[in-house]
Amino acid sequence: MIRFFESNLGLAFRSRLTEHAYKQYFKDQTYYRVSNLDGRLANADQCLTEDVTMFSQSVAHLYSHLTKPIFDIVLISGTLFGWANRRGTGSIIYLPIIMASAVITVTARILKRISPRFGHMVAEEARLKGHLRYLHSRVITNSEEIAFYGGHQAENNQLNKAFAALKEQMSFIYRKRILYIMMEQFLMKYVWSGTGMVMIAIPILTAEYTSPQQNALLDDEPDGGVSERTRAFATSKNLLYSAADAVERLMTSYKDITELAGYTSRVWEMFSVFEDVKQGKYIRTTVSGEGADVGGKRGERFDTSTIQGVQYESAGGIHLKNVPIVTPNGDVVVRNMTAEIPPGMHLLITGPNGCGKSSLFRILGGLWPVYRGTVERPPKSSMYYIPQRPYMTLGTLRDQVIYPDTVAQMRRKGVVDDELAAILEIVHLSPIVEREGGWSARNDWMDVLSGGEKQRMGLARVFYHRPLFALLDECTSAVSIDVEGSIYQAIKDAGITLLTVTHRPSLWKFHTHILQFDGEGGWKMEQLGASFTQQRLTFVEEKKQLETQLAAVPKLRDRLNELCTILGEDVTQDAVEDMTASD
Ligand SMILES: Nc1ncnc2c1ncn2[C@@H]1O[C@H](COP(=O)(O)OP(=O)(O)OP(=O)(O)O)[C@@H](O)[C@H]1O
Repeated sequence: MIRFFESNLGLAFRSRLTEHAYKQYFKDQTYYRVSNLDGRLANADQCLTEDVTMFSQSVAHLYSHLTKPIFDIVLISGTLFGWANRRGTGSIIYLPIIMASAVITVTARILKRISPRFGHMVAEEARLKGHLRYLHSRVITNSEEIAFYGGHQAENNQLNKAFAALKEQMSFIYRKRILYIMMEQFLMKYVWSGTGMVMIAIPILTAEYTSPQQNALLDDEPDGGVSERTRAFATSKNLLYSAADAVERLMTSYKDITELAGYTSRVWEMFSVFEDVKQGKYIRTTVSGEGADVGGKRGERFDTSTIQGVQYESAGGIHLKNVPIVTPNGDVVVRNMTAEIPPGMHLLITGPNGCGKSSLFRILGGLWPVYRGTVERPPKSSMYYIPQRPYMTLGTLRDQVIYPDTVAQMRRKGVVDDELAAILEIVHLSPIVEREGGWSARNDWMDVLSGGEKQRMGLARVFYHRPLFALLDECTSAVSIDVEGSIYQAIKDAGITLLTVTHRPSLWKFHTHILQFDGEGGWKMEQLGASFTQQRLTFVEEKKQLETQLAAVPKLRDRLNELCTILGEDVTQDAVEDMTASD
């Protein structure tokens, strides 16, 4: 019973704590900041490690709990049989042994019959736990994408559903266990001890008996004080056993208390990280300290201890004033940016890798803090971001198109499946409805859809949500150029303003302006007219040609060396200089 109440109390406490933690975790994209900006708890959910630990603990527990009783049984049975044989009182000694064996066998049969299928139930519990951890790891891995999509509510709902199922299963097991434990304890405590009494009584009742009157005639103390000493010995022995038991309990409680302190510090750390993140304090464990040389290209550091920037929402466009782009590590990516992007200004964003293109979107999406300056932007519902890495949620095919909306929200907006079909038509994905078994088909869409299909599904979401601005971050790299072009045109026709990060010149024609980062902390923004586009295309063509020629240089050098060796001549001085320059 005590075990049952302990378990139930533990479950209830854990449920409350976990629910509270979930609420904190999903507040204002905290899950993104905790797993990406703050390194302290990023590795909290190591599913495999935990499973292996649990398994090892269970095996160790069983080992220590089975070996001693088995050893005791073997030893005691051996002693009893040996004793019976020596004394030759077989029938009297064997009777209790036969009784004990019979009672144990009957008890085992009863327990087996009334025992619920614990193995099956525990396996189901393990499956539900695994599913919950899987959902957690998905959130951790895709936290940036989810944060950009604003999918925290959808993910929270899924986690809560998985958690509720696990909680229900655990409560079910505990409910079943209470009846079983009651019966088990009744049989073992009362039936077994009752049988024990009978077993002890048999030799006493059947032994040769001398009456007290006969003994009184022999002496004043016929047993020479043996009974008094035996009583004192038995009392002291029982007291000593009880004291030893109490001290042992105290000592094991001390161990439990120190363990609890360890768990408490983990939970406390989790909540203090949530609190710090709420106040904009991030600690990145990979950074060695303020002003550390991180080997960055720009090498400039920003004091991230205070957030002085202002950001607010307005119905108009996007306006950045004196805003630096600073990574959570404090590296300055862009020193100072001022730009105005009204609706209808289709902006192409280019620059070398790591120059801050996606980081600009992180600032606009509210994922990274604005350390200085002012950011004015439309409400989050008016900006929809499609990340480089497509993210598919768990759920139906319909859920993929409307993400992060739920079906209830979709119905409230008055959208029906036919309209979703029309959207899939635009992104050239219509066949998948039939292929996957309809709108309500469930799958792990991350695995089921190809790279290009996932990217097109991401673009389909733009047509469902119809935002004012679509922030497209190299999200068409696996889509063919003609399909990509038709989708871009459709987005523009729908009155959505494009903010595109891309390296593909084929997309230039859909944009009116270009924002170019130089990778050294600088930037420039200009109009992208027809002549400008033409000129850039010529440059791109020339760049490609030069790259092809340069790539051939090592081969030419090898061939030249080969020819010199055949002819027994030296490489001419001019050629050496040319080769050195090319290196
Ligand atoms: N979560 C993060 N924490 C710390 N630094 C980051 C984080 N995310 C990005 N950075 C750094 O910020 C800089 C700019 O990254 P960003 O993703 O904006 O590059 P990008 O221009 O989009 O590059 P690409 O073309 O390769 O996608 C990089 O140096 C990167 O290492």
